[in-house]
Amino acid sequence: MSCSGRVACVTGSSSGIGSAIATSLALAGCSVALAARRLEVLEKLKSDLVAKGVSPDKIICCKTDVAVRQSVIDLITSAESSLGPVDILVNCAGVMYFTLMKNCNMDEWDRTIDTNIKGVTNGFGAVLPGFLQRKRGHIVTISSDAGRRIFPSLAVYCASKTFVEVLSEGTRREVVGTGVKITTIQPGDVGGTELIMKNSDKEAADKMGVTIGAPVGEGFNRNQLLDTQDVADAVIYAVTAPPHVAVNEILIEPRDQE
Ligand SMILES: NC(=O)C1=CN([C@@H]2O[C@H](COP(=O)(O)OP(=O)(O)OC[C@H]3O[C@@H](n4cnc5c(N)ncnc54)[C@H](OP(=O)(O)O)[C@@H]3O)[C@@H](O)[C@H]2O)C=CC1
Ligand SMILES: CC(=O)[C@H](N)C(=O)O
Repeated sequence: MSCSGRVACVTGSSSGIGSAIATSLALAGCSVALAARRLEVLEKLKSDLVAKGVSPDKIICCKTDVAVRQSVIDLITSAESSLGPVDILVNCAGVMYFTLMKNCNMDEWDRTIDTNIKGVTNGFGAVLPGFLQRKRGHIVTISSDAGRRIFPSLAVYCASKTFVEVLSEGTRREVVGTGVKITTIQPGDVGGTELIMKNSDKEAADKMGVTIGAPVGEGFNRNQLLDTQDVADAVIYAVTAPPHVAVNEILIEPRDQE
């Protein structure tokens, strides 16, 4: 199933994995709504895509806070009025904080729940009615291998990714037969992203051997890290599968990750 002529919305496209996914979808022929809170970074990505030959009419930039339900509804409304009915929603926006439960960094717990859980339910709620009415549509959520197993110092994050796995599979089973597809992508460590830069629990960071302020994967060797493009390729595989094929989940880890 080609990307050409389809409309995609990608949350978290100002950075890391979301930026790579939005780029791959646009280069494959989708019209793309770029969504995140940092509008100026989205505008820069749009210019980069235009420089690569993508028509400016096929990309819009939407300042979006996924934690706010109305903001996600506004994203879908803007995408549909500028680009046409949305075919693909990629829920990629997310945060991750290494933190020990005993240190009670409750603001970080709240941000994780608001972004990784409510941000995804807000996405589902914004597109599902239209998808069901049109009998087509694909929700792809960037979960994590942390949605399948529990990592130390990441209790709240792992819980949030387990939530999106259960939400996705529960929804998938409900919508079987409607034409709507639901996929989770479960990456292991992906290098060079901003995901852990804002960590503040030094005790947890030290325990995990992570430097506060550094991108994911500092000090890892080549076979211990995925590239953002590897995850984007998995998304393209899922959304271009033939109509009768459902790619329900993809676990993708670096070769040498334990
Ligand atoms: N890097 C990794 O090793 C892995 C990452 N993942 C998952 O991939 C996803 C992307 O992470 P990654 O690219 O690494 O991290 P980055 O920190 O580089 O990107 C996170 C993105 O999420 C956006 N974002 C954060 N909060 C909000 C919000 N409230 N509303 C809208 N956008 C928001 C940020 O944009 P802005 O600040 O402009 O709003 C940014 O574009 C996350 O869901 C993460 O859990 C999964 C497995 C491995
Ligand atoms: C649990 C992990 O560290 C995973 N690589 C992720 O960033 O989600």
